[in-house]
Amino acid sequence: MTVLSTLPDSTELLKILWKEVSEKLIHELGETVFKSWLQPLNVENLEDGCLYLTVPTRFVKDWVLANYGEKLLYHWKAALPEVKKLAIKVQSVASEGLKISPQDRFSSPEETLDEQREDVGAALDSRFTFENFVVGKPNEFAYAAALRVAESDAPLFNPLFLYGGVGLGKTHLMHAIAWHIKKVHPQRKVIYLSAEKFMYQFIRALRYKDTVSFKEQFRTVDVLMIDDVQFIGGKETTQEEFFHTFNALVDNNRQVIMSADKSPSDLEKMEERLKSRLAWGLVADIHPTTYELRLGVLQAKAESMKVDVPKEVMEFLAFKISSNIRELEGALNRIVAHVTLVGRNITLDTTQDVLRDLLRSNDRRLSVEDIQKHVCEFYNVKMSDLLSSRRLQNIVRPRQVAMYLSKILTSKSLPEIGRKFSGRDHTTVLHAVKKIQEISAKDGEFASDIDILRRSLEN
Ligand SMILES: Nc1ncnc2c1ncn2[C@@H]1O[C@H](COP(=O)(O)OP(=O)(O)OP(=O)(O)O)[C@@H](O)[C@H]1O
Repeated sequence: MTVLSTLPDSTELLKILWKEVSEKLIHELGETVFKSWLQPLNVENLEDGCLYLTVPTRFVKDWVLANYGEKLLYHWKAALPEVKKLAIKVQSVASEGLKISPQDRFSSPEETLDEQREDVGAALDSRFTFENFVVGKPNEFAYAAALRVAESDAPLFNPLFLYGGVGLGKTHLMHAIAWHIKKVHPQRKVIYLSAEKFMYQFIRALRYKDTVSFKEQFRTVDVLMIDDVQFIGGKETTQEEFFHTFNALVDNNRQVIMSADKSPSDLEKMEERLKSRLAWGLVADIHPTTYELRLGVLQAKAESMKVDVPKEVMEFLAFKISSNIRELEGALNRIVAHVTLVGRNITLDTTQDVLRDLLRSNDRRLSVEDIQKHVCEFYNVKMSDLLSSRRLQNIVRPRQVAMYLSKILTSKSLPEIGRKFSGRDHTTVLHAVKKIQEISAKDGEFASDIDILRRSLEN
């Protein structure tokens, strides 16, 4: 029996919850993606654990299911645990006037998404596996630690504490551990949930005087994973309960895995004894992304979406969208959606057009130093070499490119630019500008590299 069936006006409640879920989705996917794809959804009703939604067109339905289905289910479950699966149907004009039961309208099994979770935990995103995680310098340590914990039979590092900035893959790694353990040891009880949900369940248990079964649920698991632990900062009673749950599990040799946006010692409004406990096992951080990692993620994602994205577009995106991986994925989704809708190929021009707002927010005022850094990353040369007097061809050319771009993209004069390149004379800069123009006119591939660099730096 669902809770909703006992409420006087469940449609009203679903509407309120949809607002709550929408806010989470906007936060995660950005306003533009939300408006384009998810806002058109209509919440119809909830029956036997299935939440029925309608959309205006088949295209939107397919797109939402393929790209946001799991996220949608995940947040609906967090807002209302009674939701077990979703069903999406195209709202045809004819069906509006007819009295058709939801089951009739949503009969196709491939249109539903089933939950995959333990009783008290949250749903796991099926895309968040180790196989789908792209490893690079910034996350290799956290990845290796997560894999070791997932593969070991007894707790190795307890707890494993993963931390890093927004959208860098903490949740992805936690889900990957859970999937792996569930696959290899299906009998093990693995619970994944956010700290917010832990608190919510704890408060509910207090309210219904049911703390015994709350403790029982959490203290009998083999692996407990709590995401976004920073959330319980300042929530003293929850911290207290969390501390005891944590100790009980560790004392019983059960694995605890946690994530947060900061290291244990930097967590705010957290009891000292809890902070020190959190740092007991292995603390692994995920660093901000590098260009190579961003490019790797884009390639993997495009491949999984089975879309052909030109190399220069990927390189451009990897250069421009440096905030986090969530935004990078969102950008690629937007471009793919756009070109699918208008039926055109993906080009640098369409990319710039479609992502105008996003690109602007990733822009900064451009300095010669920014250009030098970008050029070094692009050609894989060291900054010290770029600024040196070495005359090796593989250093001279990037240096000239950096000078050329500094001239066309900043308002600096030739002597000013020369000074930024270890005090070179303005004639050297002028020579570089002419040289790059000359080579670009003859060599198409070189010209295209310059174009990518220029676009990725431009405001
Ligand atoms: N290394 C990676 N390879 C592939 N995808 C990644 C990688 N890192 C992050 N992602 C993707 O980026 C998105 C955001 O990642 P995730 O939700 O794990 O971030 P988070 O660090 O938990 O962020 P938050 O602090 O906001 O909770 C997800 O879709 C995830 O699959």
